[in-house]
Amino acid sequence: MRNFISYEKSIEILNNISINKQSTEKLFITNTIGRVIAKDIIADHNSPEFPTSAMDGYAIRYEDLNSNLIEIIDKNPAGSIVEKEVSNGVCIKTFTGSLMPKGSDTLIPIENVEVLDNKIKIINKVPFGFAVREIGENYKKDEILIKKGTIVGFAEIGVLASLNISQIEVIVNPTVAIASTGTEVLDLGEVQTNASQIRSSNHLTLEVLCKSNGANTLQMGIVKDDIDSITNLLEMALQKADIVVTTGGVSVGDYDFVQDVIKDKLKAEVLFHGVTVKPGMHILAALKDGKIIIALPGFAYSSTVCAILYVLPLIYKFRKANESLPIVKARINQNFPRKMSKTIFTACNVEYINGEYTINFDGKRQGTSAILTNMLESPALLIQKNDSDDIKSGDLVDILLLNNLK
Ligand SMILES: Nc1nc2c(c(=O)[nH]1)N[C@H]1C(S)=C(S)[C@@H](COP(=O)(O)OP(=O)(O)OC[C@H]3O[C@@H](n4cnc5c(N)ncnc54)[C@H](O)[C@@H]3O)O[C@H]1N2
Ligand code: MOO
Repeated sequence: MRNFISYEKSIEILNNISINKQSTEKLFITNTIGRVIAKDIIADHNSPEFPTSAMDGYAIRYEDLNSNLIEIIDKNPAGSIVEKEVSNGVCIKTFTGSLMPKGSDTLIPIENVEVLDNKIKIINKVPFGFAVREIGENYKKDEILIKKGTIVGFAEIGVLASLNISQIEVIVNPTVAIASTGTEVLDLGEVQTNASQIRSSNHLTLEVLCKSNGANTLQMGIVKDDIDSITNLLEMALQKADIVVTTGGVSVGDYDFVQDVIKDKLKAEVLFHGVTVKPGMHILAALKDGKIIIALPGFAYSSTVCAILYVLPLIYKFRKANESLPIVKARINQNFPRKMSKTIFTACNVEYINGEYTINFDGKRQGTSAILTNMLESPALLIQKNDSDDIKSGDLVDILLLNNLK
């Protein structure tokens, strides 16, 4: 008889696994998108390093603002340095991005002057220091601009480029090996030879889910319900991956061999087998030589939901970037009684309307945990805890946003 534990307990057990491995690698900055920065990025200079013009115009001394005419003594295009200085009664034509010439403190835009031969007449005044970007406006020398643990996005790439940093050290993502078991499941393109065969979706769904949420993936494909084949596949996967995820073969059928292989052949340390969660009650988690095995049920909806609930947090744990599942509050539009004493994850549609998330079940199909199509369009999972009350229309409920998972 298996000992079913609560969803909370199962998550706590996985949270308590200690992960020693954390290596880093150096990559060209644009190849680090989505990766976790391993060291603080500190500015080695001020930006800008000198007062710089923010508009096209004339660099003047503010005290000349009321002068009748100011003589233009030079031109100062961006990228060059002017030798002449601005003093009373004279100005230098200066462009966006040019350094402010010595002696000047204010930029009077082209639109604010009339040009008369080689002189300007100010027709619209500006305040002191107008359109001058001060030293360190963007960042100051020695400032920590990007903290260790940050996930690299487009803004980080831009800031790194402006610091002239071409390569950075990032955390090596964990490797997740994925395999689907089942004599009845066929890979893409495999010829169907009898009516009971179905296409495997799990191994591919899980591959992209893990890949797009911070893991390197190792696709092990499909293995038939055969003890030796499953043993060989798991042994191979354990050599190469940090986390091994399988689907199918963990419940009570005569051909559910994954559990036997993990327990009897690999002699892995079983952390739990059976959780009071819907879907996914037969999930098995085990440790073998420091590697983590997560064996998920075969049903497509079950394996996908459980990969989200169990495998993604493990990936986050390896990356150490404070990532977590996107759980938010939402308003529900119908009564929703709790059907069983389990933590239940039900697919729903989510919209963001007038400042709050709202969920409904329009078009969602009722049936078994085989229904993956309920996760199409703009899906979320309604979360009902095993001791929660029946939900009433208009209640604020917890949901897991699936579209945020990529
Ligand atoms: N007598 C009982 N029968 C079942 C129980 C139970 O407690 N007592 N639990 C049910 C629940 S709940 C689940 S979930 C499934 C889990 O079974 P397994 O993990 O052993 O999975 P399989 O039997 O191998 O497959 C279940 C189902 O999913 C289909 N499948 C399998 N692999 C794939 C794949 N790669 N892609 C798409 N679909 C797949 C498979 O054909 C089966 O229909 O057990 C229930 N039974
Ligand atoms: O526990 Mo199973 O995954 O519901 O269908």
